[in-house]
Amino acid sequence: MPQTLYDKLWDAHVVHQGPDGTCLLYIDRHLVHEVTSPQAFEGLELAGRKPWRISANLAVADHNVPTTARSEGIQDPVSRLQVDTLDKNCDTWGITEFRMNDRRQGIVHVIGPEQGATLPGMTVVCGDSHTSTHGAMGALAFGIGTSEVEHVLATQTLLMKKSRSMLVRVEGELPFGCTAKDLILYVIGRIGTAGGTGYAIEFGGSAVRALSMEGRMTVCNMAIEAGARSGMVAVDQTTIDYFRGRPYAPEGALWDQAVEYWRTLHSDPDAVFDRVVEIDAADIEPQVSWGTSPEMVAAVGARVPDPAAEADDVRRKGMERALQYMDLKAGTPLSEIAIDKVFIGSCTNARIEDLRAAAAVARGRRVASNVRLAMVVPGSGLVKEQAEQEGLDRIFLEAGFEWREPGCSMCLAMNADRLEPGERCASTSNRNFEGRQGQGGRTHLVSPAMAAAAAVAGHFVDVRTFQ
Ligand SMILES: CC(C)[C@H](C(=O)O)[C@@H](O)C(=O)O
Ligand code: SF4
Repeated sequence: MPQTLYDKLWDAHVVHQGPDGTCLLYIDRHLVHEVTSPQAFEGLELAGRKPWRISANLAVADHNVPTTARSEGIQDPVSRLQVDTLDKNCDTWGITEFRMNDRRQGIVHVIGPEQGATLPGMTVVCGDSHTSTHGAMGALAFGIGTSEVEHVLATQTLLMKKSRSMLVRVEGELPFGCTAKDLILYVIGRIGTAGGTGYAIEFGGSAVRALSMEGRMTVCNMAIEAGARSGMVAVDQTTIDYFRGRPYAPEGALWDQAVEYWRTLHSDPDAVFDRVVEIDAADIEPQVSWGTSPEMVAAVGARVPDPAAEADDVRRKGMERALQYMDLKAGTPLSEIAIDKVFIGSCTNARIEDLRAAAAVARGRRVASNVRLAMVVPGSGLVKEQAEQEGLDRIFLEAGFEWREPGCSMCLAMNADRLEPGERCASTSNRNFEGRQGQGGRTHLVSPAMAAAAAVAGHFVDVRTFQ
């Protein structure tokens, strides 16, 4: 029987199947960060257990690390305690950790693929919803809660029921000026933030196949914003080329064996999905979110929608509330919305290609005078080094951007980087919920190039016509 990629990945990891279909699934890679692991380690110790397979774990502190003056340590006591606790737990159990001042440190979803610690065919989990990112390499990757983190530490397995399968097929060529970020924002605008609930989404079609690995990661990163715990993309030559030579990738004969297996990691031609969504790439334009949910998004040339035109009661009330929180009026052209801050970073868009795209727009220009802070936060120390070798830091600094140390930063404001109440931000991150980037802060989700263009213009602007 023809199988989907999801079927193949699932079947390859079933240890035991119960009569009601619940499966015990083997977990190949467990990524650990400081926010969701402390109680899990504590629970283990209380139960007198220990981590079962040390080498399957890779830890990094990312949410609470400062992006400036790292040599001075962490000032905030709550953040410091979380990071210290991770360090201590990793020391106790001998778990590999990239510490705050390690050059390989970075956002967990950036460093996993970068190191080849997450590979095609793996089951990948982390106590973090954006673990879906790692599905980009043809892996089954999903976020888990703290009690599941403890379960994985103790047993290297998880009890799970299989999701339904969805194919989001994007055919055609992404138009000029449109990126993976615009693609996924457009998809979420179409299917909604609950569109993928209960499904594992495979992204396919010629537009997805044409994306780089980094672009595919951007897309899968936001599968969770479409309601799906996992997003994935079939393995192809792009995938294989990406992993060759990565520190944790297999070598020699093992590499050849791995590649042979990885080449089977795609849905069979006649595989049947529970739901198929067809998207024409030609319909995609640079996107800007206007509300407090990633589905509240539109093309940059559009206007803030009018709740009065919405027939559905619940949706209308949601829109009204969002416009009130965002302090926006229906009918305002998105390109007339002025911004206070710009954040280029996060596990969605802080890889080298993202920084190159933003720098290409910033080159030779200046951040507008009404923009109080424009910051670039690389996804990892290695991304930062690469960018500096290419001179991207100079481009940003000369344009008036700040160039920071890697971490989650203003994606969710667990460190010192945040919006003040009422501030409006063009952000390359993945969530625009109320207060996400700081209490009372207003977030607009965009691509890196669109964020850089907004920084220079002082308001949103269509990057395709930006002079
Ligand atoms: C802190 C963590 C649990 C959380 C997540 O699960 O995604 C965070 O990374 C986020 O992006 O909101
Ligand atoms: S960068 Fe943002 S979305 Fe990604 S793991 Fe950190 S907080 Fe979560």
